[in-house]
Amino acid sequence: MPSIKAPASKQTTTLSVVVKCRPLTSKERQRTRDIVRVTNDKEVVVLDPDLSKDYLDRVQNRTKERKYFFDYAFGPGSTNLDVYETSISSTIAGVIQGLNATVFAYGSTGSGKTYTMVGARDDPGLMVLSLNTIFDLIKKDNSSDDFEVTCSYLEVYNEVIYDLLEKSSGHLELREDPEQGIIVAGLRCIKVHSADRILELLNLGNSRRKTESTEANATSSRSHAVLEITVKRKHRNQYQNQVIRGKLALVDLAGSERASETNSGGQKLRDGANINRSLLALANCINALGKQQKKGLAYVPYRNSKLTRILKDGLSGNSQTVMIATVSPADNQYHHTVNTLKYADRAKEIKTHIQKNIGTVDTHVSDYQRMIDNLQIEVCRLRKELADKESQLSVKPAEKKVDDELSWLNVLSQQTSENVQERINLQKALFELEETNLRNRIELQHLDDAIAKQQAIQKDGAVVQALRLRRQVILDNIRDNDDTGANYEKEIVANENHRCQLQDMIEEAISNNGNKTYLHILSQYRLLGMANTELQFEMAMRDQVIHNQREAQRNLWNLIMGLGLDQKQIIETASKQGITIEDWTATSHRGPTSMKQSPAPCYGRLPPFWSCPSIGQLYSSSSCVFQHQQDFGSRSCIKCESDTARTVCREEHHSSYFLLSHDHSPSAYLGMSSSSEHWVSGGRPGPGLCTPEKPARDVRLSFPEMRIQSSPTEGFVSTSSLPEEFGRNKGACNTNRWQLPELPQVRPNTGHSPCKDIMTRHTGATRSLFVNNLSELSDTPSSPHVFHSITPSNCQDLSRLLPTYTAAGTNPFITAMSPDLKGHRSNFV
Ligand SMILES: Nc1ncnc2c1ncn2[C@@H]1O[C@H](COP(=O)(O)OP(=O)(O)OP(=O)(O)O)[C@@H](O)[C@H]1O
Repeated sequence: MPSIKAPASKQTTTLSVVVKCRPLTSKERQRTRDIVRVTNDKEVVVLDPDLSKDYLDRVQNRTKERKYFFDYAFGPGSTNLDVYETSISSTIAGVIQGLNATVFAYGSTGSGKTYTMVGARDDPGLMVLSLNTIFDLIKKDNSSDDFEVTCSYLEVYNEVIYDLLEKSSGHLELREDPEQGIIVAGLRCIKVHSADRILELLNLGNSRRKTESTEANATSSRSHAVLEITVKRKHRNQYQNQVIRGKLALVDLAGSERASETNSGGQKLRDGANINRSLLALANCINALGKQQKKGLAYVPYRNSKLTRILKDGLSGNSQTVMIATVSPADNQYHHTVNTLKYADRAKEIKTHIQKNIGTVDTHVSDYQRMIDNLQIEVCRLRKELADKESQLSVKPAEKKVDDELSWLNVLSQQTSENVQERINLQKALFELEETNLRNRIELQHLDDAIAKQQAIQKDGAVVQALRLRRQVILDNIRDNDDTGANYEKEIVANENHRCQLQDMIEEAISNNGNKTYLHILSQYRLLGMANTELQFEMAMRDQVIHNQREAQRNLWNLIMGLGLDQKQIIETASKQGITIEDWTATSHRGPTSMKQSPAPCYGRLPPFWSCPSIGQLYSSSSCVFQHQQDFGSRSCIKCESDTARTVCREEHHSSYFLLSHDHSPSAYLGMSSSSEHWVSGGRPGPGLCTPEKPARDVRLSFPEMRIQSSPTEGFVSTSSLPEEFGRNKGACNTNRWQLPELPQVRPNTGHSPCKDIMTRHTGATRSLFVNNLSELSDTPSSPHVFHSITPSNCQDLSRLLPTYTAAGTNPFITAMSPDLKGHRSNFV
């Protein structure tokens, strides 16, 4: 089944950057000078704070005067309402139409972020004004739609997330949801019916926010605060209940500062370090995103802080985003002002992709959600019980020693969970980085193709030069990303060492101490078990969502096929609508119908599609699914006899990624045949594992975690529903089979090149095959290659080149990837 990209309603837009310069405070007026000029509604000039610079310095450009241009610029005389009406209100209006919006204030300590976002009694801030707009628009809406507005308010303080709407909030964790992106698990969402109620909650939350008096600001915010308003709009059409969901995130960041300027020490200094860490991470993301628009695909390090993970959608995803850069006009703030403006200038390059969030009410998902909520309540209850028990213990002086042990164990368990969290983050970061480089390599391939084509018609013209330049940029990016990846790998090794140390300490504690310690560990274990179950449910929910999306896509596809159009017509119609159909070749000859047509499986060295001339055959394999299994990566290999090729295979499941290696080891073939023994009860096709010499056997016998996830037709378009001209080639190839790397021993995840890897991802979703890097196929078929993604345009080259390869005895490798992971497909366009 081809994946279909979002229709034309998806719009790419650039982040809108607004600069706001506050007035000098009365205190500042006595000892500083105003050096910021907002010369018109877009231009900001920062004068050189050094008045002594003479005329010569100025003309010779030795002055520190700087000039910037933004979408909007506001001087000290402007109110929050001016800023709102000119630059924000239209963005907010989109929220009740199902669009996402993010507004965040960025600037140094005391530059006016909180004043801009929250405001004062006589000058209400952007949070207040936005909420009023939302409720006004809902009131004025004369459709029969139902609206539901919910609100949450959180802060990120010292890299820990707290719920500002909870009196004594515990630490909250971030989760990744395939539908909603990053979410904060356990965050309270309160239904609200008026702007006044949200303002009440906002005031309550603000009173709980961590603020301190620093040298730079008497009420300096020490945390990053995110107010999120969700507007759910339900309307009925004749087919189903449709839900449109718009989300508005309003973010007041903590101020960046230098310790020397704030004159702080101890806790304040630590706060400052964490604030700066988050802001540094944000600045790095802005840098990378700004660079990404100019260069190839640079890696964006969202994972480096909680703040950047929360803001991820607002920075590059489905959100219309406004950055308000606040600056102080004081001459002693020159460096901060210029720094802020520099980042704001870079942020102008950032692009986001907005699209309406339309969904249907899904009972399964809401069931899972309810279960997760219940589990979360259970986890909170257990945590509280544990805390109560500990406080009871601490009042008995005779048990002082045990108390010490318990608190020591608490520290240890805290460290253990931080260690695990860090490892998950590092591994995910590494994974994302490799994905980025994979995209870079695909672009490289397209560039190589384009260069070759250009050279064929005109020798080294300007177009070729431009393409070569772009190629170099992509190569630079790949190198940068590889360096970053190497650093992540080192950090993973350090993290693993730390984990071993912690494990030793826990084991020692268990063997040295009495019952209490043991019981304590048991209760901690139970707690972790609950959290684990919760995660399992989350995964199940994610799978459910993915399944639903695939189902919807398949139905849509069947509908298109039923119209009786030919491939060309469909592609043309789709492109008129702005829809891109990827992997057209994956559409045909799949499913039980085509498999049943196969008289006998063919077990040649290459997967069958190599020998199938029609495009429609190219993806004829691939619907084997690996179920999630925690210890999958360490399982024994599937043994097989042939193939001396070197393969490296990376396994992913849930949060862990393993690199699996097979040096000069035989590889296995995974075949799916129609013979009856490969069909499990209920009519599902089963995977058969075979080598050229050995007959197929059911893989599930060796791998109980391996299964066919889908129904007989899942992921397929029945051949009977396909028009003949869609490349159906009866009898050309009669089995669905592909080369599977031998499942192997685990080895450290170091020094591999994704381009030469076979990456097998266990995601609980259907596998598919992609072929690329045709350029590498060219003249030297001496080393093994890996290919990702086949397109109609390149498969002809492929069939032309393959005989050379086969003759040279070199077999290309196929990357098997999950096409159903959110965003995967789009990476291969
Ligand atoms: N537009 C404005 N008009 C009048 N006063 C302002 C304006 N903007 C900011 N101020 C004043 O400047 C001071 C610092 O502002 P604010 O607390 O909003 O800064 P901040 O950037 O949020 O600082 P921090 O990062 O330390 O929290 C406050 O006294 C505030 O009242």
